Amino acid sequence: MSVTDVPLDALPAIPRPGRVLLTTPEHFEVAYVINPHMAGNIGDVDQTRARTQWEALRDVYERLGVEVSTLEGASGLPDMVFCANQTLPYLTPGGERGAVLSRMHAPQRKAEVDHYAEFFQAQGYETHGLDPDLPGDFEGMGDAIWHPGRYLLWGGYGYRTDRAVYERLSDKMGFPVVPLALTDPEFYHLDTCFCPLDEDTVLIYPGAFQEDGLEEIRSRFVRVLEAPEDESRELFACNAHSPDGQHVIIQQGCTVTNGLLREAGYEVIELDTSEYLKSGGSVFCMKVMFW
Ligand SMILES: NC(=O)NCCC[C@H](N)C(=O)O
Repeated sequence: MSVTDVPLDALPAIPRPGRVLLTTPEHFEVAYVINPHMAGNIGDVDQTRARTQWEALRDVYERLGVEVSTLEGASGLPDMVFCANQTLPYLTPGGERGAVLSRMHAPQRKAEVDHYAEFFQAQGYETHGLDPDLPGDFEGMGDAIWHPGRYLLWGGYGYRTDRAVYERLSDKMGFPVVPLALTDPEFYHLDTCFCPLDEDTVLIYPGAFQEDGLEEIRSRFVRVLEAPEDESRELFACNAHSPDGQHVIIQQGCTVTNGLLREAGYEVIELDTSEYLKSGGSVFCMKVMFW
C-alpha cells in the first residue's frame, strides 16, 4: 500500500472539489458519549445558537463561491450534522465520481450512512460500501483526507477507522494511501489534528502522531504549520478548512494558529462553532466537499 517512493508531483493531479454538502442541525444534540470531548456535555447544546453557528458556516461557503447543498438532519441521529464522517467522495484521474460509504464505529451513528448514500446517488455518484468480508470500521473524511490537488489519500487510523480498510481501498480502488497512526484519544479522527491547506501546506498538531507519521507528513508537504497544544485540544484549531487554498475557516480564538496562518499568506475567517465543540467537532467535520 505504501506510496513512499512516489513523489507527490508524479501522482495524478485532481482538481479541488467545488461543492460542499452541509446537514441541517435541528436534531443535533449531545445525547451520548463516544469521544472524550462529549463527556459532561449531555443535554447541553443550545439549539438556537447551534442553528446560528451553522448558518454562519453556510454563509461563509456561499460568500467564497462554493456551491452549497444541504441535507435535512434526521430525528434520532444527533451526530448526523457532522457530515465529513459518513462517506469518502472521490474523483479518479479517469474522471469517475464515486463515494465510499462508511461503516461507523459507534452503533449510535450507523444509520446516518444511508442518508448520505441516497444524496450521492442522486448526484450521479457510484456508491460502494466496504467489502462484507473485511472486518473493521471506516469513518469517511473524518479519517481519510485527500491531498489538495493530488490523487493521494491520507488515512488516519486507530480509534474510528482500521488500518486494514486502507489496504483494501488501495488494492481495490487503486487509491494511493499514506496511513497515519493516531495516538491520543482526544484526536480520535485525522481531521482533528491534520488539515491540508493546499498542495504544499498542512496545519497539524504534531503531538497526535507517531514519529514515522510525522516523517511522512514532512516529506510530502513543503510547509508544515504546527498548532499549539491548547488551541488544538480545546479549540480544534486543526479542524479548520480551506476550500480554496487562500481562505482558512477556523474556530474563533485560535490566536497563535491564526498568526501562523496569516504569516503563511492565508486569509483567516474565524467562526464560533462552540456548540459543536461540545460534541467533539468543528468546521472540518461539519461539511463534506465533493465534485
Ligand atoms: N471529527 C469529525 O470528523 N467529526 C466529529 C464527530 C463528532 C461526533 N460526536 C463523534 O464523536 O462521532
